[in-house]
Amino acid sequence: MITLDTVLILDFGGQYTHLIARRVRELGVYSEIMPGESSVDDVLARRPGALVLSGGPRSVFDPEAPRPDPRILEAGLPILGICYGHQLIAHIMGGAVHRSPRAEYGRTRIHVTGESALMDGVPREFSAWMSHGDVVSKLPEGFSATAVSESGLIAAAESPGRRIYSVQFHPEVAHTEHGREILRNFLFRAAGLSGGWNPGSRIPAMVEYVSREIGPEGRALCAVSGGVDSMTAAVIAHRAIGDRLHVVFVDHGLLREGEVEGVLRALDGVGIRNVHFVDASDRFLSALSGVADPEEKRLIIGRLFAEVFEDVASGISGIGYLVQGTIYPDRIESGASGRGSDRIKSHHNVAGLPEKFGLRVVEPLRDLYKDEVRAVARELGLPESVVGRHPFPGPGLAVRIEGDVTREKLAIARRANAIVEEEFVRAGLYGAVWQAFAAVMDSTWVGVKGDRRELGRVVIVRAVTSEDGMTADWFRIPHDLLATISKRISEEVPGVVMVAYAATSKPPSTIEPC
Ligand SMILES: Nc1ncnc2c1ncn2[C@@H]1O[C@H](COP(=O)(O)OP(=O)(O)OP(=O)(O)O)[C@@H](O)[C@H]1O
Ligand SMILES: O=c1[nH]c(=O)c2[nH+]cn([C@@H]3O[C@H](COP(=O)(O)O)[C@@H](O)[C@H]3O)c2[nH]1
Ligand SMILES: NC(=O)CC[C@H](N)C(=O)O
Ligand SMILES: [Mg+2]
Repeated sequence: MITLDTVLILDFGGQYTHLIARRVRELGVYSEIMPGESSVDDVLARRPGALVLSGGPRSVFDPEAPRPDPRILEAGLPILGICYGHQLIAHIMGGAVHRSPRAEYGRTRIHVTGESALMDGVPREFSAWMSHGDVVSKLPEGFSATAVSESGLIAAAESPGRRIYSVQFHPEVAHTEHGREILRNFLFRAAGLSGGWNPGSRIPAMVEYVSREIGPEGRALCAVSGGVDSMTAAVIAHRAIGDRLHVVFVDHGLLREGEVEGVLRALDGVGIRNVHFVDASDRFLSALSGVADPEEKRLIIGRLFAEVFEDVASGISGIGYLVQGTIYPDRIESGASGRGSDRIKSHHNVAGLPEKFGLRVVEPLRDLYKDEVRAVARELGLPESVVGRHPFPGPGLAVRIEGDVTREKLAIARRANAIVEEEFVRAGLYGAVWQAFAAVMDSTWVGVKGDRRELGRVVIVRAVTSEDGMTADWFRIPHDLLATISKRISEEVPGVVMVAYAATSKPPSTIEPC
C-alpha cells in the first residue's frame, strides 16, 4: 500500500514521534513509523520519498544509544532530523555534540539567521518548543546553521545540497509557532514531495487489498462491534467480496445498555446480509469469574473471542479469513510496532489471538488513526451515529471494572455508563470529547442514605479529549454537568455512594482504568 510519496519516520523513542507521523499525514503525505535502527535495506525496500529522524531520550554518546544504519544518511534521500535526530546527524557525519550547560525545556525564542527553504515564510523570530539537554556544538562539513536559540545554541542546520535538514526544536508540537509551515517546507520545498494524500483516497486501495487477500472465491468472517473501526472494515470488505462476507457480532455479557439492538440495527442499515449474532455472555462471564488481574482479563477475553470466531467460522462452509477493524494505535499500544516500545495494554484484537489461530487475519485499517478512519467512514456514507460513536474497547465493561467482574459490579457499570453518555448527549457535549464513561472501583466508601449507614462503591467518571487516543487530556467538565451525573449515579444506581471525577491526563494515566 506504500506509494512513492511516503515519509518514513525512524523512531528513536521520542515522546512526539506519533505526532510527527500525524502532522505529515495532515499535510497530505502518507507516513509511517519504523524502528530507528532499521537497516538501510528495510528502509529502501519501502521506497520512501523522505525520512524523518525522531527525537529520543538517549544521548548520542551513550553506548546504548540507538543509532540509524549510517548508510541511510548516504542514500541520497531528503532527511529531516528532529532533536535527537538533529544530534544524530551531527554526531554521525563528523560534527560534535556536547552535554549543554544549559538544558532548554519548553518555550524558547528562535532567531532565523540564514536563508533556508525550511524557514520559507517563517518570521525571523518565533517561539518553539524545546526539550533537550545535549546540544550540537560543531556542525559537520558542508552544513551551516540557519537558526539559533535565545541562548545562542544551534537551533536549525542544513546541507541543502545533500537535502539534509535538522532542527533542535519540535516543529510537530502545537506549542511551536509555524511548526506546520516548517514541516510543510520540508515536505514540499526541500524534499519536493507531491502530497495530495488523504484517508479517503485510500478506499480503493483498501478494497483492492481485501479482494487480493481473500481472492475471487474466498469467504471471510468480519468481527463487528458496532464501533466505527469494525463497521468501516466491514463495509470495505463488503465492497470487496460482497455476500462472501459474513459478519459476526458477539455479546460477551460486557456490552452497554441497548448495545445489542443498536448494533444489529446499524448492521441492517449498511446492507450487510449475512449477520451472525452470538450470545456468549455465560461463556465469557464464567471464564472471567474470580479473575482480577487486568492483563489476565484481557487475554481471556481475547482467547474467547478467537474461539467464538472459530466456532462461527466452522459452521459456515469455506471461511478462511477474519477481517478485523484493527487500527494503527491498537498495534502501537500493544507493542507490536517495533523493537523497544513497551507493551502498555494487550488490546484484545492484537495480542489476544492465539498463535495457532485457524483463520487468516485481514486488517484493512491497520495503518490508519481513528480520525482518519472516521474520514473514511464518512466518505463511505456510514451514518453519523456510527462515525461519531465514542470508542468502546473490545473487552467492554471488563476494563471499566476494577478487580474481578461480578454481576453486581457489571450492573453498576452498565447503568452508570448509560447515565454518563445520556448526560453528555443532553448537554450537547458528546461530540466534544473523545470518550466519556464511568468505571467501577473495588474500593468502598462509607455512605449515609436515608439515615442508614451504607458501605457502597466508588464510581469514577472519566471524560477525555484526544486526537487519536495515544495521548489525552482530562476534559474540563462543566460543574453543572458533573453535578447532574454525580447526583444521578448516586441516586439511581444501587450500591454506589461516591462519584469521583478523573483529573489526570494520558500520560501518565491511560484512558481506561484496566
Ligand atoms: N462484541 C464484539 N463482537 C465481535 N467483534 C468484536 C467485538 N468487540 C470487538 N470486536 C472486534 O475487535 C476489534 C477491535 O475492537 P475496537 O473496540 O478497538 O474497535 P471498534 O469496536 O471497531 O471501534 P471503536 O474503537 O470505535 O470501539 C473490532 O474492530 C472487532 O473486529
Ligand atoms: O479495542 C480496544 N481493545 C482494547 O483492548 C482496548 N483498550 C483500550 N481501548 C481504547 O483505546 C484507547 C486508548 O486506551 P488506553 O489509554 O486505555 O490504552 C481508548 O479509546 C480505549 O477505550 C481499547 N480498544
Ligand atoms: N527530545 C530529544 O530528542 C532529546 C534528545 C537528547 N536526549 C537530549 O536530551 O538532548
Ligand atoms: Mg470497540
